[in-house]
Amino acid sequence: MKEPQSSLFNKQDSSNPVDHNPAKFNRKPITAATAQQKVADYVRLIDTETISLYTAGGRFLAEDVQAPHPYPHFRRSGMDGYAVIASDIAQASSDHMIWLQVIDNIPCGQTPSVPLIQGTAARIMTGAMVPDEADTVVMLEMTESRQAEGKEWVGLKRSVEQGRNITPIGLEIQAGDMLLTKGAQIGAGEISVLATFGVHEVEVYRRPQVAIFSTGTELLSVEQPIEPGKIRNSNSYMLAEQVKAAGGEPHVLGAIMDDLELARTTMLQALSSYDIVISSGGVSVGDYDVMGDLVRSDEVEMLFNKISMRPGSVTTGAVKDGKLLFALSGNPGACFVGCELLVRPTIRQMMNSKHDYLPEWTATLGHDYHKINSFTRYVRGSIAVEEGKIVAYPASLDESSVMVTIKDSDCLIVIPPTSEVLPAGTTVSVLRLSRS
Ligand SMILES: Nc1nc2c(c(=O)[nH]1)N[C@H]1C(S)=C(S)[C@@H](COP(=O)(O)OP(=O)(O)OC[C@H]3O[C@@H](n4cnc5c(N)ncnc54)[C@H](O)[C@@H]3O)O[C@H]1N2
Ligand code: MOO
Repeated sequence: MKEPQSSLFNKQDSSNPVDHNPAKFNRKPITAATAQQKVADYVRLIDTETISLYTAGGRFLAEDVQAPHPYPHFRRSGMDGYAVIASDIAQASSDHMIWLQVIDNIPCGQTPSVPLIQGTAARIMTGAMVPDEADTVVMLEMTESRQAEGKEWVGLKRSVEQGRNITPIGLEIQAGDMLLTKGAQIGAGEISVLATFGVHEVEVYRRPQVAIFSTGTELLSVEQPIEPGKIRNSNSYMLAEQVKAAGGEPHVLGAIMDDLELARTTMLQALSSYDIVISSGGVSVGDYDVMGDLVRSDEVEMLFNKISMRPGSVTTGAVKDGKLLFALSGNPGACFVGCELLVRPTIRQMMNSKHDYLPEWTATLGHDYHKINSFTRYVRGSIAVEEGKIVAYPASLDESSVMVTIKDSDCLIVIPPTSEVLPAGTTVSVLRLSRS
């Protein structure tokens, strides 16, 4: 093992790890909501960049977009048929067919070439511009056509209500309407709006660059074969996926040994190079829990190192030079929850998202929940809709150390502190995970 190079903590290194500092045992828990607020107080909007519309999916808008013109911006035919003057065909019936002379042919993309007058019609296609004089479009299926005296005629056996099959100017959007506001996440619908109004370059918030490292001498890389007492570093990759889903760009720095100096260098380098830093592991009270020690040093300003929640009671937040560090638990369940409750909102707040926290639903507990605790539990679970009610089922295995049921969960069921079994049928809050 490496000799200590830091005098941060007396006798605090891997070779002589026992730390008798009582500070690590005297942690003051705060609620998850308070921790979220403490973090939010440090969030600053990230800078912006201009990108092509083609690559804007998933990004967050950094500009308000107003309509420069109405939409549609011309009177548009909703059917393939004939543009007519409704009063011309008011008397049409199966006994009294009315014939109009076809004087124009208007495909999509072209403007009418002659004005319609009483007794005439223009053949027109769906999406084409309706002549100013026409007030109705009759579907092709309702018409007959014939040629006579070298002219083309259209016959109708029925009258059609005035205005039918014409989309008026501005039906969807009026000029000057606010279409999208800063912080809107760009999906297919937003891209359609932007494309419609010719916004081919979009100003968006830069994706926060998020460094991820894991601490643990027991950690193997995913490529390595298992060894007695060692496990593969799954948290770094799980966190990278969570960061991506939140809208950030993950940078997996890998795993480091439980060595204070190494953790310190890694943390400081990451804080200087990235927008947010996440670590996993080493935040409890164990002999090798180096991250817990580091955040109590004067290297960073600690915001909290205990949250009254499970899993993730040891979740720690700190700040250095305005940058946030999240030292999450090594236990996969706790690591996952810490990221969803604290890191995800931070990434989204930096991009001005109005949907920063996990959406909350009210549900019915699907079966009894037996674990009692003085802390609020965020129990991974799955949602079902039964007889029109949302029912949330806690996962069969939900310990902090359990990894496998994270993949089966689409919500976190919020179980308030309780000293009794919570029976099935209890109304609970659930936080929806983004996969749901
Ligand atoms: N005496 C006490 N012991 C513990 C306490 C306590 O209050 N007093 N708290 C327990 C709770 S609650 C949790 S949660 C864990 C938190 O431990 P750490 O965050 O310090 O994490 P580690 O000890 O480093 O690791 C815990 C567990 O997770 C595995 N691990 C670590 N990193 C990874 C990774 N990258 N990928 C997959 N798995 C990982 C590690 O091997 C351990 O099994 O502490 C309790 N103990
Ligand atoms: O921090 Mo631990 O995950 O509360 O169980």
